[in-house]
Amino acid sequence: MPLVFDHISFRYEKTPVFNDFSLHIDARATVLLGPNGAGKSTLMAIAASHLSPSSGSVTFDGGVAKGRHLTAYRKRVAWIPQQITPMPGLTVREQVAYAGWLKGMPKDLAWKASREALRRVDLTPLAGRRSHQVSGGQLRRMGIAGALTHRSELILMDEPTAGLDPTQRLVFRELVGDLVGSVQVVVSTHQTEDLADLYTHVAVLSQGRVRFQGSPAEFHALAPATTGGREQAEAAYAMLVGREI
Ligand SMILES: Nc1ncnc2c1ncn2[C@@H]1O[C@H](COP(=O)(O)OP(=O)(O)OP(=O)(O)O)[C@@H](O)[C@H]1O
Repeated sequence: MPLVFDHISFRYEKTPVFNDFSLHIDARATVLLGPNGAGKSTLMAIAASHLSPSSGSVTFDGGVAKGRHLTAYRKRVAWIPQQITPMPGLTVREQVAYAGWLKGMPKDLAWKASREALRRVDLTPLAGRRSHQVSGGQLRRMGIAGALTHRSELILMDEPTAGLDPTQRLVFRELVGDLVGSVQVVVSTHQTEDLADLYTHVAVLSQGRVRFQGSPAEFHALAPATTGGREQAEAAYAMLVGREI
C-alpha cells in the first residue's frame, strides 16, 4: 500500500529540511538510507504524523495524515522512534497493551493481543519486568510489539539498530525478516549491509532530496564492477552521497 509524500515542505525554526519534496513508497520492505542530517528521522516523524509539513500532504493507502482523518491514519501507521521512552511503573506487557489502548482498542482486547505480540518479538520472558529495566534493543522490540498489538499495517522504524551490539543487531534483523510478509515496513538506517536479504526497495536520501529509488539489485549495480559483497553496497552508497557520512 502506498505511503506518499506529495510536495511537502518542512522546516525546524531555522533549519529548512524539505522543500517541495515528493516520495512514493509502495514496497513490502523499504530501507531509507542517508548520511547524518539527510532528513531520515524528520521524514519518519512526518510519516508518523508526529510532525506536520507546512505544505503538501502525506497519505497512506489514500488516508490523509491530517485533521479529522488523523485518528484513522494513526491506527494504521506505527512509529518506532530512535528513543523509546519506558513509562514509569509499567511492566513491559502493560506498556505494550497501553500502545493498543492509545490507538483506541478496548482494554481487554489490547491486553490479550499484547501476549501474542510479545511472543512474536521474543519478549515473553520479560513481560512482567518494569519497562525501565530492559535494554535498548529490548525496548525497541517492545515498541514493535506495541505496533503488532494494534495491528498496524505500516511500521516505521527509525535507526532500529543504532547503538545495538552485534548480537542484538542480528536478533533485530531476524525480527524484521519475520515481520515482512505480514506487515509493511520502512526502516531508516546508515547500515548498508544485508540490504538484499531484508528489503525489496531502497531509497537514498541526502540533504532533503531523494538521490535514488529502486531495488537492492539496482542499488548494488551503481557500484563499480570490481566491488562485491558488502563493499558493493558501500560503494553504491558512496557513489550517491559522496563523502558525506
Ligand atoms: N529538533 C530539531 N530542531 C532543529 N533542527 C533539527 C531538529 N531535528 C533535526 N534537525 C535538523 O534537521 C536536519 C535533518 O535532521 P534528521 O535528524 O531528520 O536527519 P537524519 O537523516 O535522521 O540524521 P541522523 O542519521 O543523524 O539521525 C538536520 O540538519 C538536523 O540538524
